[in-house]
Amino acid sequence: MSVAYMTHPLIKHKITMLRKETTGTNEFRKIVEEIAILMGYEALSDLPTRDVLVKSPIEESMQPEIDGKKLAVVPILRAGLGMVNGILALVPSAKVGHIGLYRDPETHEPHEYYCKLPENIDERTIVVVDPMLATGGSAVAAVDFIKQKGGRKIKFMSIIAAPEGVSALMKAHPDIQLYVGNLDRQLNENAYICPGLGDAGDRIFGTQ
Ligand SMILES: O=P(O)(O)OC[C@H]1O[C@H](OP(=O)(O)OP(=O)(O)O)[C@H](O)[C@@H]1O
Ligand SMILES: O=c1cc[nH]c(=O)[nH]1
Ligand SMILES: [Mg+2]
Repeated sequence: MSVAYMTHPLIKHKITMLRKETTGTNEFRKIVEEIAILMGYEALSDLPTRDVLVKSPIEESMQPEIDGKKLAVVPILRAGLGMVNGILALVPSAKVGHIGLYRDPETHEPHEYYCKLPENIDERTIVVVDPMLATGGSAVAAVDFIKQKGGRKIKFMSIIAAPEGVSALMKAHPDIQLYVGNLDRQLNENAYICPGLGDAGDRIFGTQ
């Protein structure tokens, strides 16, 4: 598995804004979307293109366009929803799948409650989005589901990751590409990322 750690100062600045406990729901949601655009720009740099005939006011020529019909964005509910519009801003024709997972508060094990993926998933580049990669349990389970349904070309984008989550995902799925906005220090005893930003789902949706 390849892991790309983001270095762009705009991404770092926006992640710092997310961390602040004074950042409210509305602002938090907007910044998550902005980071998804910036990370998506990087993660989609190898998207396949096809040549199409274009007539400019001067002449006709063959020019590249994104083979957008081949892209699927798959958020891990709930928090991953916050990143979807960022990817759609870059590739509006992408299809969107959903995987519903929540972590058991005691065991920290992921539990599935929903899975719906676009058709022809085996032919698509799939971008799985979830702002937080903590133990890696949710990410590993999500990629397991996608592979069971035939998905093969998988990219995973997380805004903040713990070293434990990166290791777990690399071990379980060495064939995927991982994009990380910032690698934080460690997990605490409740499997929250330190320093992290708290519970991303709660901060995006204003729940407790
Ligand atoms: O790497 P892990 O240890 O599995 O933790 C990461 C998961 O935890 C959070 O979801 P949560 O269970 O809080 O659900 P939510 O998005 O509905 O709040 C987060 O959005 C990830 O999906
Ligand atoms: O720190 C963490 C860990 C898991 N999920 C979150 O939303 N935050
Ligand atoms: Mg949550």
